[in-house]
Amino acid sequence: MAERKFGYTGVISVCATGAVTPLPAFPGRVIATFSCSGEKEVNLAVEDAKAAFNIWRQKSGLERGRILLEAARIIRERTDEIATVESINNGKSILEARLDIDTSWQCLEYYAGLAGSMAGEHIQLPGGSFGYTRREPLGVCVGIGAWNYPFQIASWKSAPALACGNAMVFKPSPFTPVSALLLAEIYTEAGAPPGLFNVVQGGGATGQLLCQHRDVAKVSFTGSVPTGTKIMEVAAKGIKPVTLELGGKSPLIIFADCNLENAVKGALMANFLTQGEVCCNGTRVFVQKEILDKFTEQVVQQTQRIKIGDPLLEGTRMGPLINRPHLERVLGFVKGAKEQGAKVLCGGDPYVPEDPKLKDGYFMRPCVLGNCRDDMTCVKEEIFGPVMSILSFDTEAEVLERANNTSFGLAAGVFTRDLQRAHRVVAELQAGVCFINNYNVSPVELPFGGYKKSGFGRENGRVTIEHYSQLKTVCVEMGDVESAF
Ligand SMILES: NC(=O)C1=CN([C@@H]2O[C@H](COP(=O)(O)OP(=O)(O)OC[C@H]3O[C@@H](n4cnc5c(N)ncnc54)[C@H](O)[C@@H]3O)[C@@H](O)[C@H]2O)C=CC1
Ligand SMILES: NCCCC(=O)O
Repeated sequence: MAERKFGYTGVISVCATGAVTPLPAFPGRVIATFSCSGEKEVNLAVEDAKAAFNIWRQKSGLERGRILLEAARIIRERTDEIATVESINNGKSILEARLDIDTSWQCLEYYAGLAGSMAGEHIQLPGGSFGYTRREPLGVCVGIGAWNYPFQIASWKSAPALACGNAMVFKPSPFTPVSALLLAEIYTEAGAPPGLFNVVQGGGATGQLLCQHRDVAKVSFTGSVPTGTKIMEVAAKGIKPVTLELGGKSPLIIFADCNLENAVKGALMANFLTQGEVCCNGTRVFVQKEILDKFTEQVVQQTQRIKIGDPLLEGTRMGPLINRPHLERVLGFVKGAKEQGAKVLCGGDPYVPEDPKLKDGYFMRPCVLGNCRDDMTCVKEEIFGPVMSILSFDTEAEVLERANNTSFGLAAGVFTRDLQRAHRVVAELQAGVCFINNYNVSPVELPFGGYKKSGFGRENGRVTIEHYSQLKTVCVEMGDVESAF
């Protein structure tokens, strides 16, 4: 049994299919202790999932959809309870946690709807012969999650996987081990065969065991670029398909003709959700020179108003960061930015709430950096914390070149009233997800995923069906065999 310290509060004791024991919840305390799954537990989880897969794959899409729909209904009914667990798990505000749970049940509902309509093609051939294609599941898929959207990531991976007839073994981040277990319970309660969605706990070693398991057909990973690289290497050895949802350093471009009020709101949405720990955040905020001062003044004003504190309180808009080392890393980026000539316009320092029970929490004040240049570390590297860098620009051509000058390509945004310009600009942006006049909204109907080092494959939307299924071609001869021999 390993003991780990987690960002906010307490729960857990877990094995292959995971039992949970809650502990008291206060920031900075241990939220859980659990055993890391080793080879034995990983094998057990995959075995169970294989058995469940053999039942599940024989069900019609409509039958699978019905069970997913029931799971969606249960999640929706238990939104407040799951959101509370998620807020404790990660530290995000209860308001945001509820939105995450909404996008989770919506995802299950969406793929429940698609499950019954998955179909192949019928292709006419000469002489009455014909062919057809069948869309078949891959088998046991592995999902590996990051700590910033624990329940949402588990849902976004499992819903399309299960809709296509696969089973899934899921490993949450060891920093947020709790909420994925609720999802496992809910799938079972909804009627999924036991083991169809199996949870194992642990860190990199457990993840690696899963990825290299010979009975695992696919890996879907959300996390950092270095880990994604390792996973791709392991998967390559087994010729396994991977979906990689990796990091980002996305640009948000604010043109002078924008609706300023919306652009300011958009910049906050792009930077401060979930304590800034969001892969698709638009952390490089390019502002056209004519409105730089006005925009900056309003962004700083609104950032200073963000209420930091106990994430379970309704009024809180920003909770603690995930853990002490991460908080220190983020504060280190702010320090480095100052040394390189950036100006801290607000925040960027530790925050100690008045409530004594929160004094050990990993809180910081959200930060806006001015005087930024493209060559600064804070502008080049993913910080994964509440730090916005403001850069100014003159022309569309110039900002496009600078926006694309990164090895990441997850997301991008543009604020302008000129719709022709908006579409022209997004067509040139090297990013998998582009927002026009908004930022960080996540409708499950739209595919989500990156270009360049931000990964490949997609989550959500119809296209994800292709990432969790394979096509079988069947060629049918209606005449005699014309042999070449
Ligand atoms: N594109 C996207 O959708 C998202 C990307 N991210 C990225 O994730 C990063 C932050 O999340 P972290 O959890 O710190 O990332 P991480 O890469 O350290 O860990 C992610 C997961 O991989 C597991 N893992 C670590 N080593 C492994 C290995 N060798 N084999 C298999 N699994 C392994 C971890 O235990 C964890 O569950 C940021 O870079 C962020 O941008 C985070 C959320 C969403
Ligand atoms: N709801 C947005 C997902 C982004 C992320 O997982 O970081």
